[in-house]
Amino acid sequence: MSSQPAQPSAVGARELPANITVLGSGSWGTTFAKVIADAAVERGDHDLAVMLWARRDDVAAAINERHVNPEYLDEIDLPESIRATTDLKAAVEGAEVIVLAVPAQHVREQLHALKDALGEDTVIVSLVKGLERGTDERISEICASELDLDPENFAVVSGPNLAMEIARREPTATVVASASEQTAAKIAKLTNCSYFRPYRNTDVTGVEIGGVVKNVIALAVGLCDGRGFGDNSKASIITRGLAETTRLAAALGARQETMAGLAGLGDLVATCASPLSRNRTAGRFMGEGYRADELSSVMRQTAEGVKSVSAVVELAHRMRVEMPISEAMNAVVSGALDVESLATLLLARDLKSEASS
Ligand SMILES: NC(=O)c1ccc[n+]([C@@H]2O[C@H](COP(=O)([O-])OP(=O)(O)OC[C@H]3O[C@@H](n4cnc5c(N)ncnc54)[C@H](O)[C@@H]3O)[C@@H](O)[C@H]2O)c1
Ligand SMILES: O=P(O)(O)OC[C@H](O)CO
Repeated sequence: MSSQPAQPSAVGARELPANITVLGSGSWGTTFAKVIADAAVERGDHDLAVMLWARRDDVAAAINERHVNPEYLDEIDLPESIRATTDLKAAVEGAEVIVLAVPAQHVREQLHALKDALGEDTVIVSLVKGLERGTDERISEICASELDLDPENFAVVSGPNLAMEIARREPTATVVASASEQTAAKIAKLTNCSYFRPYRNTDVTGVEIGGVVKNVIALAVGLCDGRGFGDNSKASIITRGLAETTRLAAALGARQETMAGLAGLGDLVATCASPLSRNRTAGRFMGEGYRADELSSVMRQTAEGVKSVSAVVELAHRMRVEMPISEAMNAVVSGALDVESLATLLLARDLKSEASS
């Protein structure tokens, strides 16, 4: 037996990364930073630093000075180990893990701005549940095209994860998916704490598609609320919504069982059931008569389904997949269909066997 001390591993003496940056200090970005900070404390890691990039000076100042984010997470005390800055380059300098928590339509410009500061082995983690309009690309595809990122250095975290519930430490599970089992395991360990349980998966496409399309289906469920329809209508939309999500995911090469898991059915149920959901709320406002371009007057936060629905439908056309609920929602969002006509259109197609789709 050798008496030599164990050599540090290739990633250094630490098993897990110590420098994490979260881009976007909205509800989920701030909450996810808190999850990482709480997880570090629970495993006795007191050296881990979490940097939050904020767009606004007042948000960064509130996080640094008062350890709160009153704009997005009122009443929640943040760990003091979370620091914030509005300087993007400084935020990503030396980061081993960069977490994307900005709306999907702004991911590419963010990546473009940080490209030169990125380390060779930096892992990018997406929390984003949207498709880019114009290209119909998922965030993993944008990372590959914009950063030439090795897919093994990409992970997506998605599941029934309403930010406010997690910020209040209410228990939830999620999925961390990466083409690399090792990367998924690393991000799972980094985020695992007493109230947040990540499951690993290698089906990146399935996990991304589940998160994107559930937002569109939640708009439709919200419309039912706005029109005064009850639970039969909503359960029908949720169930048929899962069927069309699964068709699209399968056409893109994802695994069907991913859609039956936390990032598919789990997230769909949470979003469609919760009054906290911005997508369901956006749908309710539209059901009450607001146009999509009027939503910003009644809602401050991102409802990704409104922004992504046209890209979902374009992608479905390209893949020759039938998505009648998404089609109907796209027509409402674009103003081509009024909500009074929607009820019949949402579920109206040629009669067929349930098993055939
Ligand atoms: N809130 C949740 O419960 C939740 C849970 C899981 C996933 N998500 C997903 O996470 C992503 C972020 O959501 P969120 O809830 O944190 O959104 P949010 O609306 O609360 O915050 C968005 C953040 O992005 C920033 N931002 C807005 N426009 C920007 C731009 N042009 N450039 C750069 N930054 C910009 C805002 O300043 C803010 O910090 C979305 O894709 C959402 O679907 C949200
Ligand atoms: O508030 P929503 O509708 O953006 O949904 C938040 C999360 O995605 C739920 O998992």
